[in-house]
Amino acid sequence: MTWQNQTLPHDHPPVRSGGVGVLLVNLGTPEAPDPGSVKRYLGEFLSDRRVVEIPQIIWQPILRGIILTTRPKKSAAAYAKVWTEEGSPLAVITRRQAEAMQERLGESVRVDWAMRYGTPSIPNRLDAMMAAGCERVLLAPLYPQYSGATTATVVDKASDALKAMRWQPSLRTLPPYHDDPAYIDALAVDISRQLDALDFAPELLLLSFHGMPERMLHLGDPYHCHCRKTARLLEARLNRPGLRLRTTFQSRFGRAKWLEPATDITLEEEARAGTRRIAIAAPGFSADCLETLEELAMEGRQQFIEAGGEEFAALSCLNTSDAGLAMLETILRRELSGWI
Ligand SMILES: C=CC1=C(C)c2cc3[nH]c(cc4nc(cc5[nH]c(cc1n2)c(C)c5CCC(=O)O)C(CCC(=O)O)=C4C)c(C)c3C=C
Ligand SMILES: [Fe+2]
Ligand SMILES: [Fe+2]
Repeated sequence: MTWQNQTLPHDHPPVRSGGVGVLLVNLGTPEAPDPGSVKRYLGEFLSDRRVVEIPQIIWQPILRGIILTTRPKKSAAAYAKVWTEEGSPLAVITRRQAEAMQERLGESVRVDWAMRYGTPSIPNRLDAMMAAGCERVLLAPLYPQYSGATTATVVDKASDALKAMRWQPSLRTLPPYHDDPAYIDALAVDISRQLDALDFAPELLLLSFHGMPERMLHLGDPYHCHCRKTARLLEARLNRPGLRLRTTFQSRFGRAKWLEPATDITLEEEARAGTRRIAIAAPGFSADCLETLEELAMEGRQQFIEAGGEEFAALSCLNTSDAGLAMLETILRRELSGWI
């Protein structure tokens, strides 16, 4: 009998196996495309002090009294347009990415996924990982560009869960990968493949990143710089001299000044200025979601065509493309080095 399976003289927790876990995390999404579910989701998301940096005493009455009484109905209608039989695209794609990483990384690692807001929650999946014997966890926020409003909130949430644990796992976090050659290459390969398959030749490729209040940039958030660097490296790597590229920021929310130029305004301005054929990619999103499938592919198309544009194509995110999965495997393996 080894020391490990002797009967212990006290109530002993199960001995863990020293396993390694990888937790892929994305933003979060409602449970269903109905106003009640969207209200619950937005209530949690928009109460995060890192997302809306207005003192809570001022913000909560605005959020509860105005935003959560009006926006959920409109947002639910938008979600309904992109919802699939398996659920919200963001959740479905993130789950598939986790399944594919489990396949690629093999049995020595347990791969799981979570949503920062809503379900499956980070504490719930960390508990499940630990119950399954993971003593080491790589926390992987799937945001290529770092922001306090996205990446940092994932680490906050995991840290809160760890605070309540007597026996914590060791934690590593995936660094931002906005300028990683593996990421830039994956984007270039996947975007080129999609451009080559179009039945028209775009004059302009718009790279649309999610926006944020400009104030966050002035307070030192690197997100804007990371987006610009991704765009610059991607343009060089794409190397399509006949194609003009522009970077824009989408999804303006609230009254504050957001990063510019805005995607919707640019689409209209370009059409009015005579651009007829356009393609749009969203390199900052690891998975297609409401912001790409509805705001860009549906609303964006309408804005461009109504302003005089003729051909419009919204390209897919990396999702579970070969290039995207190979890139994820590369950056995860690098961070797992010494653990597996
Ligand atoms: C990719 C990076 C993202 C940043 C940066 C970001 C910042 C940010 N977002 C809001 C407000 C909303 N965002 C919403 C949806 C949404 N946002 C991201 C990513 C980033 N957000 C994703 C992937 C999604 C899609 C979720 C999905 O379910 O598909 C929404 C909800 C939708 C709506 O009602 O329009 C809001 C609201 C703020 C204020 C912010 C500030 C830094
Ligand atoms: Fe957002
Ligand atoms: Fe949006």
